[in-house]
Amino acid sequence: MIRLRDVSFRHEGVRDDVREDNQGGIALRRLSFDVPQGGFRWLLGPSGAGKSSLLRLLHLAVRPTSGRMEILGMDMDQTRRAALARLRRRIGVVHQDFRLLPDLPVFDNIALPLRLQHRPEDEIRDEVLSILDWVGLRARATARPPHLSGGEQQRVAIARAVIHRPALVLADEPTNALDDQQASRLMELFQDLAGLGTTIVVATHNDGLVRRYPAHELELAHGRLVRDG
Ligand SMILES: Nc1ncnc2c1ncn2[C@@H]1O[C@H](COP(=O)(O)OP(=O)(O)OP(=O)(O)O)[C@@H](O)[C@H]1O
Repeated sequence: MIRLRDVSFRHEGVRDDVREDNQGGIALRRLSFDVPQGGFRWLLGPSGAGKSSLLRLLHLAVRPTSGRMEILGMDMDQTRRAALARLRRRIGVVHQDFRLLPDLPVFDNIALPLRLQHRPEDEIRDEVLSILDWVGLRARATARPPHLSGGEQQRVAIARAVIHRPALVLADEPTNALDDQQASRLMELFQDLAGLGTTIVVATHNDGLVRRYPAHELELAHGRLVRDG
């Protein structure tokens, strides 16, 4: 499902001599790990350890500088641009900063992945209304994201990430704007999805949540994998 072998990633255009951390722009160093289909992984590590960089790689937003990476059975070395775009549609992402479309109502933000799949509108309506109920935002369906609280925006981002039942879900700090009860419900959703075969990687600083929901951990420090277990 996910397979990395000696994968390194260097941010482009970063000169060694202007780096404060002396890492020469290298965000990830020789990572090797596997995540099976339906596997759940916590992605841990201090700020700057490389968690967001790794999620961007797994989301195929950037390519490894070196090493081999296989996502959803596709080898990144051999996958062409058009196939990459199709592959990305099978991945759901919750960005740290949500990245909702500010001019579209909540309903249409969440419907986006289904519209990209050209699903019939009546089916889209049912699916979106049902997930709006689940995230407790049906009453906000016509609101635009800038008028929502941070927690509401995060719940919209979560709904959009999972509505099309992606094969892989990547979430960057998906609970930072949620209260404890909402975070627990999200964890239950992730557990259900993993049970249905979705692979899930969640970057977090929420130690309490990790303790409450113990699972396999990938821990990064200075761009290296220091724990896989
Ligand atoms: N676009 C970029 N250009 C250059 N360097 C970057 C860029 N994004 C991140 N970095 C650097 O890459 C390293 C890893 O950053 P990354 O954002 O992946 O860490 P993180 O573990 O997600 O941190 P946080 O928990 O604060 O979000 C850091 O040294 C960071 O400064």
